[in-house]
Amino acid sequence: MTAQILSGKAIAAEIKAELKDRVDALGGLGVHPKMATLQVGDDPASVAYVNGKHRDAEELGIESVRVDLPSGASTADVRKAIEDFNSARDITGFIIQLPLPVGHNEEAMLELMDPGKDADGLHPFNLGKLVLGVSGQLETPLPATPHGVVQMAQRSGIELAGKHVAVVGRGLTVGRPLGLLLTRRGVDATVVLAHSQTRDLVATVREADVVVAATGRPGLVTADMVKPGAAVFDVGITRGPVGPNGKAKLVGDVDPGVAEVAGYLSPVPGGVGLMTRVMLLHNIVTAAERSTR
Ligand SMILES: Nc1nc2c(c(=O)[nH]1)N[C@@H](CN(C=O)c1ccc(C(=O)N[C@@H](CCC(=O)O)C(=O)O)cc1)CN2
Repeated sequence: MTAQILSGKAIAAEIKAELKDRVDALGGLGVHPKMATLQVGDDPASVAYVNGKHRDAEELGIESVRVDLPSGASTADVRKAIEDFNSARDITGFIIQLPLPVGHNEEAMLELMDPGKDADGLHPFNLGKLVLGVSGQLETPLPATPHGVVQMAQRSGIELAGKHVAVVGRGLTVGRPLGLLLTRRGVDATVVLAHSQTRDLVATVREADVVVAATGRPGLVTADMVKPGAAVFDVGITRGPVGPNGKAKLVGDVDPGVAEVAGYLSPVPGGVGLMTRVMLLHNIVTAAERSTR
């Protein structure tokens, strides 16, 4: 079997077209969504991701601003940038690009955000709503990567209801919220949230109909761990050294050999990363629409 490769680019383009119509409709009402980003330090991966977020916003006609602080920025500097975004009347929603440099308390910084402007759904209030919202009726922003995975599966005709999903990785931006999202009413998957202390990871993953790998450990998921025909979503991205073309090679958590066994494969690059960016814009547009009600 050779897996069908899922294109994050194509699915994100489909969602962008829907969002563009919504942005145009808001424009007709005199409402113009605006996104802001806060990045601290110059981690090359974060620079690439934040640049991509602003490129996508521009493509949709969404205005965006960025505050980039040096890696030596103090907690007071970060706090000031967050408070400025909170009080700026023209900013619809913003994100704090993670990870923050060592020494910064990410949770404390996320908590400083106005939850109504939290475009990543990572403020404790919004994560709490995700925990409460089993029925999915609560209108709060969803973390972009988990939402991107679910959208990618649904738009590719991959059934999740009643399926066994192994999520490998228990981080804040992917694993933990994805487990909650997948078990919501209407999505209805059965989830195992595996992590570095899981005893028999091979057997756990091999039982799954759907595998989501989000650990940042290159090649962790190998062909022998995957049930033939399973859908595999590679979310971990590790940057290798910069090559002669001036670009870093990106490597996922999933070994290339998995493509010979899986039914579907979302690759790195070109998969869930692009969905993450578009689902962030979905949150910005939705927040702007909410302001019109
Ligand atoms: N505030 C947040 N920080 C982080 C999040 C998040 O959702 N919110 N998630 C990750 C990184 N991430 C989002 O910021 C992200 C990851 C990947 C991509 C992406 O475009 N990937 C491309 C490759 C781009 C490149 O590196 O050249 C792909 O996979 O094809 C965008 C955003 C951690 N931080």
